[in-house]
Amino acid sequence: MDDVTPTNSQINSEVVRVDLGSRGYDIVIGQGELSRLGDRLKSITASDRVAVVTDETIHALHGGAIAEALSDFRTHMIIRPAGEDQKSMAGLDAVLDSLFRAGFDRSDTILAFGGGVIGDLTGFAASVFKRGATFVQVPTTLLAQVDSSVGGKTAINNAYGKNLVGAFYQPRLVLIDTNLLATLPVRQIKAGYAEIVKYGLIDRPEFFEALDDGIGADVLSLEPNALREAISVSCAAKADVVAQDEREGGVRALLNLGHTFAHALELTAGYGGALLHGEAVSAGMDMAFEFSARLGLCPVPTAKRVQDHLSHLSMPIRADMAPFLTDPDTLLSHMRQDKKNEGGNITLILARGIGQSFIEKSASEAELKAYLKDIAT
Ligand SMILES: NC(=O)c1ccc[n+]([C@@H]2O[C@H](COP(=O)([O-])OP(=O)(O)OC[C@H]3O[C@@H](n4cnc5c(N)ncnc54)[C@H](O)[C@@H]3O)[C@@H](O)[C@H]2O)c1
Ligand SMILES: O=C(O)C(=O)C[C@@H](O)[C@H](O)[C@H](O)COP(=O)(O)O
Ligand SMILES: [Zn+2]
Repeated sequence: MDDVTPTNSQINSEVVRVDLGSRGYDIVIGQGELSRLGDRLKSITASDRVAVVTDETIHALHGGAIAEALSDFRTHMIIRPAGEDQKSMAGLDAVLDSLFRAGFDRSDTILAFGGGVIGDLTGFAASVFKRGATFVQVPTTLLAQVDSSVGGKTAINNAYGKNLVGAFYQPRLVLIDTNLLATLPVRQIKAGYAEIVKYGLIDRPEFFEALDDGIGADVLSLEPNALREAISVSCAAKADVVAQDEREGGVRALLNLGHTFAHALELTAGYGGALLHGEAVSAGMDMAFEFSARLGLCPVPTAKRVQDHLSHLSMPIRADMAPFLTDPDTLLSHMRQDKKNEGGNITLILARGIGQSFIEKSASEAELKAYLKDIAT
């Protein structure tokens, strides 16, 4: 059989810069890009030690490829079980413990090889390990390639909600190899698509139109051109917002479209896999548009169009969340813990139209409660 591994010169890489001055970094996107990881690492660090944090599923599928890519380095593998419940104190402790036992220094590299769970957990571990070690992201899910590997939000969950314990800690490099997505289950591809369409709904109406015109369906079937376009538009959109507002003092909150609802649904569902983050975000965006229309901020047909786009692609909408919408009071109390809130008011990202989202810093709790009651099952 012919060897189809691309040589370095065959890889057609694209680079998106996250412009954060001395903390700025490249997002490198390409098919087969993993084979260049070693060279790229050598350009950002003098250390030859790398701790690779991954999960059992990814290790079984792609452990050989990352080991080969890092063959010039002394590599220490930290392999965690898969799943959101790894974003916990226990998960953090396990990663830190392994780094200490292996004798890592903060000048060594801690590399997240996985989806958003591994990325958020590893990034947080890197931020606190000896007050901060070199951190690199090699995302392996669509969601991580279009969103979680970029921008430096790292966190674990606790009993009060999602991502409530964490830090802003930027990676030094994000390396995206779209070939890694070939093994990703359809449910996870759809979860990633939610964060892609989010950028269109926030402030890129032309991107939403293109997705709605068929690119969205192509992305879901991993058609290479559509996939690459969606990943690079998403990374560029996120890099632009992060460069303006790294620590979410303002405009970055828009990236949370649908997330106040989503995080409350996820906490209600528990972190055991019944509801994925991207599934909750898909339904949460439907709810944000539905609630905006209910308040008279957004035309009803526009909210319906968003819902139709999602339904047409078999993405979750509010109606699919019935099992998690039974208790409006508890959902509201989860929403009161959201990190965007200020002065006791609930902050929500609402929309006046597609690509016209905005930050509402004092959403009416009475209206929100009435909405949650009306949709309760
Ligand atoms: N930091 C941020 O900015 C940010 C942004 C969005 C989401 N998030 C967080 O990301 C998390 C969700 O991330 P996710 O959707 O990537 O989920 P995940 O990390 O749980 O990965 C999903 C599943 O896919 C498997 N998997 C990963 N790569 C694979 C591959 N190439 N082939 C086959 N299986 C593979 C994993 O083992 C896992 O079971 C949530 O915790 C969410 O809060 C963070
Ligand atoms: O990067 C951001 O900013 C985002 O809001 C991206 C979200 O998709 C992501 O889920 C993020 O982790 C949510 O952040 P949080 O601050 O609400 O925990
Ligand atoms: Zn998200």
